[in-house]
Amino acid sequence: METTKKPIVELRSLKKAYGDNTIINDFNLTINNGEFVTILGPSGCGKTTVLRLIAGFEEANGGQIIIDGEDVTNIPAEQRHVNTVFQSYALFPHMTIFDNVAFGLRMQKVAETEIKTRVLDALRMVQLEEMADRKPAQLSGGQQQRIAIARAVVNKPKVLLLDESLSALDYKLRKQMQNELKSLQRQLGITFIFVTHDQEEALTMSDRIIVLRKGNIEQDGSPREIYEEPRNLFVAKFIGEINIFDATVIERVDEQRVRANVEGRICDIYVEQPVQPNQKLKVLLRPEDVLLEELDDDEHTTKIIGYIRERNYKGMTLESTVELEHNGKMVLVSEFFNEDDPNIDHSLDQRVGVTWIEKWEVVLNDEDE
Ligand SMILES: Nc1ncnc2c1ncn2[C@@H]1O[C@H](COP(=O)(O)OP(=O)(O)OP(=O)(O)O)[C@@H](O)[C@H]1O
Repeated sequence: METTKKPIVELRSLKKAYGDNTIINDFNLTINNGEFVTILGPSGCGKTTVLRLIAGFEEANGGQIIIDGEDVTNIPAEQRHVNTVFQSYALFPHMTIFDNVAFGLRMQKVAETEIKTRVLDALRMVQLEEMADRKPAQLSGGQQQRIAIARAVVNKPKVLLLDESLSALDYKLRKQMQNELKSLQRQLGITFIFVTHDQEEALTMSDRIIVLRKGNIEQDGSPREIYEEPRNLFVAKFIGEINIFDATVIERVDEQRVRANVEGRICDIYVEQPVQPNQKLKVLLRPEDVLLEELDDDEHTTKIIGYIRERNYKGMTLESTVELEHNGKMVLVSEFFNEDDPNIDHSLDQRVGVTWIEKWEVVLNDEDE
């Protein structure tokens, strides 16, 4: 579904502290209608706190929460048009699936005929209509998860909050649910705010990822931006595998390129920001952007030199660990597996040249931790 750029959740200068422990301070975030937004960050960074503030389970110590244009900062949870799916999705064990999903509507005294239609619609959406008469214990973990979502969606919330909702599932089911949740979200057009510490899950599911560290937004962007253009070393290291080469500026060659000493070799790197001679830089390279090249033994090259120490065949790719001659640093390399490629014959301990796909390096200042 097309996302209209209308803000649905606005957090303005939000503050939350537990005693002396400030979790977020001057926190600003706007989420647009229909977006699938993931809040991603390490344990304890404040993800759940942000979600609970939006839901109204926690009171803010300052700032404002606007939902669909209405200031709900001081409005109780049940009057906000949001619903939460928790990590433990706590279905009532003694009730049928139908009654579990109908529960909220019955509390609101919705007419039984309307309840029936809405519950069956919600169950159809998660493809579990035929389970209506069963008890939760008769469903698999994944099915219970879908019921929890049906139960949230039946209230027609404007925003659905999901807190680590897939973390209890096994790997295969989790993958399947990631796809299902994403297509469900598209189909419903409801804004999803998803919290996880799993970066792969965030990359797979989201339109937009908010990377949090200690209550601060380190980066806010599409999965691709976050992965390909991390703004700092924290984001780079938190999302996926990354190699970090140390570099020292020699001189600027032209508007784009800088000549630098990178891990003991002189080469040109693409640097957008202004730099000074002798300035220290970090050159970031994803394993799939690193290339290994054949070397003649006596070749004097500008390439960084390394030794292949490990090779693992992973089906689609061949993963290598290369030890740099210069300082023993280990570099991860991921190449597409192509039987006809002569480079595939690199044997263990072979001396190779380490380069990368031109312009794919991300260069940060040394202090951008
Ligand atoms: N009720 C509470 N009282 C005191 N401190 C709390 C309370 N709830 C959370 N905290 C603290 O607030 C900080 C942020 O917690 P929060 O649950 O938001 O983190 P999180 O990013 O969701 O972490 P996780 O991934 O481990 O769930 C933590 O340091 C936590 O100990």
